Amino acid sequence: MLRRYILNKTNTFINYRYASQSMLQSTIDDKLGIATLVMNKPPVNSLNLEFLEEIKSQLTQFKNDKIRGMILTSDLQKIFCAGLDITEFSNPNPERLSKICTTFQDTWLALYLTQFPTVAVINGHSPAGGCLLAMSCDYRVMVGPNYTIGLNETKLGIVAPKWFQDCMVAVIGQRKAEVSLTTGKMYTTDQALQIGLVDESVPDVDNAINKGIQFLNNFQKISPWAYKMTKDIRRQPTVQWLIDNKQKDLDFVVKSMMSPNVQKSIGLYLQSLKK
Ligand SMILES: CCCCCCCCCCC/C=C/C(=O)SCCNC(=O)CCNC(=O)[C@H](O)C(C)(C)COP(=O)(O)OP(=O)(O)OC[C@H]1O[C@@H](n2cnc3c(N)ncnc32)[C@H](O)[C@@H]1OP(=O)(O)O
Repeated sequence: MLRRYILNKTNTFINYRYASQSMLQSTIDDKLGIATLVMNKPPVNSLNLEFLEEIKSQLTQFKNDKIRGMILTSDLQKIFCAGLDITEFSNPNPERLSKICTTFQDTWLALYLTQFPTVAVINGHSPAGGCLLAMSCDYRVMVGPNYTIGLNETKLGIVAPKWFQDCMVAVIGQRKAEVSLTTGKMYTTDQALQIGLVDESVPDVDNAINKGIQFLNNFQKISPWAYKMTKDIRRQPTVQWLIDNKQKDLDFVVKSMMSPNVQKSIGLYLQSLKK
């Protein structure tokens, strides 16, 4: 549905290709140089290893395509992205868990530091890893009023890695992030706008895409080099810890995920989701 809307809107796409298995659809508007990356992994766009690898490789492709901006959104009704695939947490295979963790670290770094401006059009719920994807973009437009967004990890009995937390601090500030993270709070669209977790709230997805394009149009007269240097300087403090501590982060995730207490919490959370 969303795909059709975007195509109808511009009619100028030179490139409309499906990534493997169609979990991701990418389009590039030739005239504007704007790419749209649409997540389409029913039922909830949960991030497993294969999906993360696709996102990472599409970001590399966009870099090679030298696009001028990107919109990240979802083709699913009511869900932007439900975060990491929780079934991967339950009795995990340590090798696969390590691979997912490393791929997620790299995907985040690639998204957070893109050389082009990015907008998340949040057209559905966006907990945990979904919220992280949105926060990593340069600008967030959220459809309201009925969706929710936030880092809810404590509600699952797990700990958001330091780089998730630092990313939130960079968006909403230390105090609000601390309360938000420790309570695992999910914010409605209006609340998210109020605390600065999103930049705009709009009633429907058409408006959201328009707002996203408007934001990206700001960069038509900005040198890509000046944009990228400025972004790197701003974002370097947030990424440096992970760049220097990838192994430490991985060890922490694997160790905590394998602990009996965490496994028990995850089992209970999964059961509550099924209900
Ligand atoms: C992955 C390995 C580890 C790598 C290490 C990386 C670093 C560690 C990171 C630790 C931090 C964790 C980050 C996370 O992202 S944890 C994920 C947190 N996500 C959630 O809590 C979302 C839970 N889901 C919901 O709240 C709702 O489902 C949602 C609001 C998204 C949608 O509600 P709706 O009512 O529309 O749909 P259902 O609830 O009925 O769900 C439909 C089916 O989808 C299943 N589901 C939902 N979310 C997930 C998910 N995140 N992973 C897997 N499966 C999910 C749900 O169970 C339903 O399944 P069934 O139809 O089979 O019942």
